[in-house]
Amino acid sequence: MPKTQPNLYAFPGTDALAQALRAYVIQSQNAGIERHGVFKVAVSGGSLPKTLAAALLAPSSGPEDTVDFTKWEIFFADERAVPLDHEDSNYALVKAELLDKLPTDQQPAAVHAINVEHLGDIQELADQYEQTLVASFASRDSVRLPIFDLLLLGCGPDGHTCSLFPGHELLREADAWVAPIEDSPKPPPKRITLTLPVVTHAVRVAFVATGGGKKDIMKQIFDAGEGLPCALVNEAAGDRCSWFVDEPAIEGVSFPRRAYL
Ligand SMILES: O=C1O[C@H](COP(=O)(O)O)[C@@H](O)[C@H](O)[C@H]1O
Repeated sequence: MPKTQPNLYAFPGTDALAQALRAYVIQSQNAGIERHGVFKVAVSGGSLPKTLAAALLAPSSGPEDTVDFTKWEIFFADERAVPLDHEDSNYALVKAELLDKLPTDQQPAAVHAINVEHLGDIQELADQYEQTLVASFASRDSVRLPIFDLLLLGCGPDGHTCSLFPGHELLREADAWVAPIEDSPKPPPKRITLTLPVVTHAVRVAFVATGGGKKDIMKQIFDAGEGLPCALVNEAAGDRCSWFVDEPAIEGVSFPRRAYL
């Protein structure tokens, strides 16, 4: 069977991007709720939470356009080994940008932060987070890999995603669902991350990349691209993977864009 290609959706600016991202997330949410009564979604840090908040906190235009956070089970695609109120914490960022702005009757069913008791031992931190996934997705004996309804990812200027960095041995991790990294080239060095098999096994994977600072790496990912973590996700997830980008981020990229309908 021929391999499918990722969907590349480009928008003139972040307002139009956020509008389309909202529709896509709501569609993923509704499919998840229909399948198993909840929406299991993993989010990233970096620039993503701001755009995500712009998408999700916008007023609803009708019943079809409803974000039901009470059915959301939120995980972190990667997390830095820092306290939950630290400026480097992905949890703190998502909380400040999105969760703190939700009305009391729209609090998520669950928000799975790391267990900070294990900050001093990142293997244990990763193992404990994996146990959180096991508890939510059923035991490791019964499922080979957890299947998220949606992963919301960023793309670093070096082509990293989650805390999976170019050329790092973690890209070859085939067994763990969650892995520690203690030599992240981007500070802080100690982190945990979902592994590549878990990322590419999701029902849907969405990347959000904005701004001219991303255009060189986007050319490498889409036009040259083998080996970079984001390109590996594209390759394995094919058309289950969608990119929401603004025009400056893909200036000079020749990979065909799709219209978001
Ligand atoms: O370190 C990280 O960086 C990536 C990309 O961040 P961005 O600011 O370039 O969008 C992010 O997706 C990841 O969660 C974070 O830990």
